[in-house]
Amino acid sequence: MKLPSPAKLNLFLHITGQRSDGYHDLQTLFQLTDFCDTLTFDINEQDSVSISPDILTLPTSDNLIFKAAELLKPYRKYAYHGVDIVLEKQLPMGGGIGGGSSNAATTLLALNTLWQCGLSLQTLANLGLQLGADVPVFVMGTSAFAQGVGEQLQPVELETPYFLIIKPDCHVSTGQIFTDKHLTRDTPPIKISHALTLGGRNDCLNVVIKHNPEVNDAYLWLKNHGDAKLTGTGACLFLSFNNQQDAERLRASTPEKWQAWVCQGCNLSPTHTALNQWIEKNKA
Ligand SMILES: C[C@](O)(CO)[C@H](O)COP(=O)(O)OP(=O)(O)OC[C@H]1O[C@@H](n2ccc(N)nc2=O)[C@H](O)[C@@H]1O
Ligand SMILES: Nc1ncnc2c1ncn2[C@@H]1O[C@H](COP(=O)(O)OP(=O)(O)OP(=O)(O)O)[C@@H](O)[C@H]1O
Repeated sequence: MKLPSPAKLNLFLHITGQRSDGYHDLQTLFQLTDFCDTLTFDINEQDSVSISPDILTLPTSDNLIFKAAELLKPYRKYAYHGVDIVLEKQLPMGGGIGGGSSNAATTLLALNTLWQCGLSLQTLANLGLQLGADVPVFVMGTSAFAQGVGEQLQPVELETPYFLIIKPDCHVSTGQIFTDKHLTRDTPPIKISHALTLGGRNDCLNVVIKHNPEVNDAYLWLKNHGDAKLTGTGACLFLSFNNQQDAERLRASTPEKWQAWVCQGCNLSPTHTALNQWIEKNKA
């Protein structure tokens, strides 16, 4: 089973409070995209989970793909079933586009089918939340208005523009941003109708820029070309376009020191589209 594993963009990100466990309450608009990693799953009968090729900076036991598979093991129909997974990585790691969370969600969705676990999407999303705040949106598989830490999801139909995504050459620590004492934590909650019509801002932007001059440079450059935004806690920034050519043109003139991609927003996750096709093809 070969499935895409998409990136998300936070069209805005408001921090509305902090919980007693230290986590922050958010309001955000998640836009799914067609910018994807690819994961291939091959069931084995040795009860083992392998991931290849190795990612040098990431031991297998820390890979969210491995953790997702381990989390699902108790629900397998046959206890001897394992899986060999091949990961073709395209999404930059630690970029605020949710690649790790997306890979975890894709693994939960694939193995729920291949291992015949029979869990509902909501149960998979609840399980996935243990792995990261962004896992549920990828499991549920639609663009969504999110509240809580990102697990209270209301599916939405968004426009599907093209995006230029750029990645300054630095790694932003999500933990560091959320512990900065200057972070805005008291943005008044808005209603979904406001979110969909007027949007909002990214409350993390100023703190991210303060800690990461490379993000500041890239932000200033992108801002010259339109309404530049930060996704999640960065480091990626993005700009939307009505047509692909304009996005490609700006990508071609992006300074070489920054990675740059063009993709399109989508309302249904490419993972779900491909999984549904696989299920249809393998019926009976
Ligand atoms: C900022 C977003 O990208 C928005 O989509 C996500 O909320 C971040 O999700 P994530 O990368 O999956 O984050 P996690 O791995 O769950 O959390 C990393 C660290 O960020 C802080 N954190 C994260 C999410 C949140 N709502 N409040 C927090 O305070 C916590 O210190 C946590 O230890
Ligand atoms: N399969 C994976 N792919 C990418 N990163 C992974 C994976 N498994 C674990 N990680 C770890 O998770 C960290 C965050 O990765 P990810 O790509 O999800 O970051 P992100 O895009 O900033 O996510 P978010 O928007 O959720 O904060 C990485 O730095 C890496 O150490």
